[in-house]
Amino acid sequence: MSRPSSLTPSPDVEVPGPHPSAPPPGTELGEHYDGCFGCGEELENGLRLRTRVGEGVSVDTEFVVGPGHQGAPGLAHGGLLSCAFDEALGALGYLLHQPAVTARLETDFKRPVPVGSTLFIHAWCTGVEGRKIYAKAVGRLNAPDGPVAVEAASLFVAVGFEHFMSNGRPEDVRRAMQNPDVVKAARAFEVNP
Ligand SMILES: CCCCC/C=C\C/C=C\C/C=C\C/C=C\CCCC(=O)SCCNC(=O)CCNC(=O)[C@H](O)C(C)(C)COP(=O)(O)OP(=O)(O)OC[C@H]1O[C@@H](n2cnc3c(N)ncnc32)[C@H](O)[C@@H]1OP(=O)(O)O
Repeated sequence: MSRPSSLTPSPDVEVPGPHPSAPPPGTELGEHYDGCFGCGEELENGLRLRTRVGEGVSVDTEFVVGPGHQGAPGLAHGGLLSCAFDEALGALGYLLHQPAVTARLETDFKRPVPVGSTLFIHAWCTGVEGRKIYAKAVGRLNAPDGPVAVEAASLFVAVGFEHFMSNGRPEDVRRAMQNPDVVKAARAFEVNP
């Protein structure tokens, strides 16, 4: 089936503000699931990304690039950089109080990202049209105002919590739902897991 490929919403699209119960700017979001490759705090060689709420519907995510993240010697793997952006962009769903999944993700690699550097990712929502959530992100090297290394644009599609419950491998879903932090993440969206 062919799909529209644009990652830019219509010009007259609504750019939403944060949901009234969204956490305030400066809040650290923490992991949304301990098995998440992007944010799981204890996951060996996971990206262990840390995300803070920004102004409006935006977040700031830090990716400390380690030796386990290499593609070429001493350089970050592009797919893992895309993963970091997916995670940062996905976290915007917290501020909209809307579970959503990545439908399209486009990443532009502008500069190499060496091991030992920190990528400062700023992601923001550019519009919501029905279930479609558009967002962009920029990643800067070693400082929030450092040189731009990576840019990304994405389309997330809003889903109900049952998307995760019915599509995930049952044993992982069962285990996740025994974790109070996951239940808390689900409740943060005001849904009944
Ligand atoms: C139980 C334990 C749970 C633990 C989790 C706890 C909390 C979780 C909650 C939040 C997580 C918080 C932070 C998240 C941080 C990072 C997350 C990383 C995110 C991911 O890593 S997530 C994995 C990768 N992701 C997928 O696994 C998606 C697979 N996929 C599908 O599941 C379907 O494909 C879906 C649902 C996308 C759509 O399916 P669907 O049937 O519901 O809807 P439909 O197809 O009608 O699309 C509706 C409108 O979107 C347009 N549209 C759709 N796809 C498009 C495309 N590719 N390009 C352009 N437009 C597209 C259509 O054209 C239509 O547009 P229009 O309305 O204008 O007609």
